[in-house]
Amino acid sequence: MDYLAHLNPPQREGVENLEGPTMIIAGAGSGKTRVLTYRIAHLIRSKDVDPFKILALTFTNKAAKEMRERIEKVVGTDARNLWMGTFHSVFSRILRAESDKLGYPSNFTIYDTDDSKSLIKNIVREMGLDEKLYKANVVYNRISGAKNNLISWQNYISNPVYISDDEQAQKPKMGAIYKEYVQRCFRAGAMDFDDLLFNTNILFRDHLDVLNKYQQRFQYVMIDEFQDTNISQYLITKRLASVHQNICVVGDDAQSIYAFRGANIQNILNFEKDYPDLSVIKLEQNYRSTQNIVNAANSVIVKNSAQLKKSVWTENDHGEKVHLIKATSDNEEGRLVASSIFEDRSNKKLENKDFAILYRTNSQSRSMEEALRKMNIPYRIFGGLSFYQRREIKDLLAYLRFTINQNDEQSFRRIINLPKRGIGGTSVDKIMVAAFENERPLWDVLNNIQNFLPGRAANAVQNFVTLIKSFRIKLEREDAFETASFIAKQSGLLKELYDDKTIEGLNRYENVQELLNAIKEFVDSTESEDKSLEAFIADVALLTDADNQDPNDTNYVNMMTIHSAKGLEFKHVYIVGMEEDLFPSQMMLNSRADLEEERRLFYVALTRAMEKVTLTYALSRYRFGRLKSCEPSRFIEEIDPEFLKVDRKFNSSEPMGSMNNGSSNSLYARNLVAKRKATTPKVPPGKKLHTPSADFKPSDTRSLDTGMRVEHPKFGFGKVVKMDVDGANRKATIEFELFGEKTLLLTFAKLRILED
Ligand SMILES: Nc1ncnc2c1ncn2[C@@H]1O[C@H](COP(=O)(O)OP(=O)(O)OP(=O)(O)O)[C@@H](O)[C@H]1O
Ligand SMILES: [Mg+2]
Repeated sequence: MDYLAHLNPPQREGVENLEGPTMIIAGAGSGKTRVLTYRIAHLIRSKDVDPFKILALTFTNKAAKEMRERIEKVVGTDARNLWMGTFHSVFSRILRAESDKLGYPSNFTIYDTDDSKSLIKNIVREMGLDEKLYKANVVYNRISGAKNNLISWQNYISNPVYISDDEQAQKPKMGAIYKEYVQRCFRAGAMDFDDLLFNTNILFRDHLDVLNKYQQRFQYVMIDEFQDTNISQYLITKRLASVHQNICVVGDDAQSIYAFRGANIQNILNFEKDYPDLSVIKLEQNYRSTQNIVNAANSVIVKNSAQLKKSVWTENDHGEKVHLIKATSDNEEGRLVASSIFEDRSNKKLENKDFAILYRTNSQSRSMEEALRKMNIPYRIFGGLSFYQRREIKDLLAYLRFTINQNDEQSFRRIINLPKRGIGGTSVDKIMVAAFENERPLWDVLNNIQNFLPGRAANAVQNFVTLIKSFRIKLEREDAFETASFIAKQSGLLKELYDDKTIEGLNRYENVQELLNAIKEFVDSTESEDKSLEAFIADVALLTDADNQDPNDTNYVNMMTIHSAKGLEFKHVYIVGMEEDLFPSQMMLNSRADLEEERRLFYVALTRAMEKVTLTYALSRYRFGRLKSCEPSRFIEEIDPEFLKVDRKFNSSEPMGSMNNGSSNSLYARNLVAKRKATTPKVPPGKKLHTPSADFKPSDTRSLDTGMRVEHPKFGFGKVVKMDVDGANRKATIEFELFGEKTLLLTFAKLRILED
């Protein structure tokens, strides 16, 4: 393959200019990753460089895998010897080889976040500290922040600049916990994720012979997504490249989205200082997206004041404008996205994998997942768990299940000591043995626990039994939502998550709220006749069962947070939940700098698309169990209206969608402002929405045909004048007495067929 022919002149310079430091800071989709890929191929094929001497660092494992596959296409299996991967994977490999220098065994364990947090929990308890004050999550994040800024526990204790005075006063033992944590990990022969970088820095700082060996080995160093490296990562690569100086970094300051984790735009600026004879290459042509998408993204990012100057343009077609879909609720938003995917898939001959649904927070996946399932569209959640697989969701569901069935052993095991009640594994084992040996149901044993467990443990179980009984009383008297909310609160689950103010903690809290929202919607929905918790759980059981997807099937709709979409591209991209407080996220907005980071995130989302972007928002959304009206995100308004259009086909089934006029942009803008003031739909002058008849109940529309008379809950009475099948969608054109002719999708329209 003649790879050089597939490059424009500045890209080619990036590939061929191999010696000395190079920096490519360029816009999205301009081929930065392609340059790195071909540069490596060029080194191996044309310059005969041993792949073993090339170090390439990517942001995700997926990116490394893709890059390796592409290089393999050019150079063959030699590509396997490259040192390529994420910072964590590459340096853990080096640490294993050099572990004795740091006093670690070469088979050291890597603690994942959960391991680290439970160790911290134990330490806090053993030190006799207040577990509520020193929450594991918070302590973990402080320690992680310190390590990523290369602050050792010794420095932290002698000069705790890293935390605020307030926090220092409130939590004076933070440094002591840090110390104990580091020492315990060390004794256990374990490193956490941050240690992999921290210890590599120590290794290279204190063992010059080792540093020298790797400096000699890595003749060429490359970093993708350079804008998101932190100080610890930067210093490692700086040390490694200091002999050969063949370092090439590529990135885009406009896509820096990890400031909250310590990524530092300063690295880009430092780079120029650290390497005075730096070649800087500019790439401006975007090859990924249509003109409309590139222009829309540019019109957004110019609003940021903190950015390096660059322009991005493309020779690609104009393509479609950015579509905007309004929904009345989050569930409808899910349905509209699913039907739009369904239709584009057949009309444009696309495959599932050509679509991506991107959202700001994980909890938003729920309504999308449900809609996709209902339409039988396979999907996969990338870089995260499907909503119903998430730990906190399973925890609450286990409580709900156990309240319904007190002999459900799995649920029992999950919740008996959650939150902590001092009932350990031995007690649980004894309970299970007692039930088994006496052939008695679990609940029976629990109710006579004093016969099976000694005093203190028996008391704790007794309290648990009383708690569950109080849940049972609710269950018998109240609907699913009241019962579930009561359980979430009284069990202590909600409070534990609420008290945890870290980002993951907030996410988990939002997820639990989202489950309660789903239950509320279930209760409010006219479709569910039985509104009990039992009925809801029966529904959910079916949903989670559908989760068993075929792992060999790679053709699915991609769902992920915008953060995990970095560097990827898809033909069609849906950015959902475009509402104030959700995106930009209310949780993250403390300053202008935060708003700019949210805007960069929006820029990343827009620039993932090759052919079509669809933005969606809902006018109302259940949040914290209450139906809340939402305002469209300010980011929608920031797109130059020239590149935006309201999607008339997939829009709210709400009749008077005042934004249904896609042709006039100023009208669109005015409507958007009006929408911010009043979220109730506007009705044209002189007309009034129909009030459905008292006995209104939607009919099965499969038998609907021309000539039939129908009642619509909002448009009132009318007559079917035409039936239409478009792809898998059945549509009916109806002449309404008051509102004139309307074409309705029968999947959504609620129609009552009137008998003659
Ligand atoms: N010279 C070129 N000719 C044709 N296609 C190209 C060229 N350069 C890049 N592309 C294609 O354009 C798309 C974007 O390239 P790439 O992913 O390398 O961009 P990027 O700058 O790394 O983007 P991001 O900022 O999102 O990481 C890819 O599909 C790539 O194959
Ligand atoms: Mg890239």
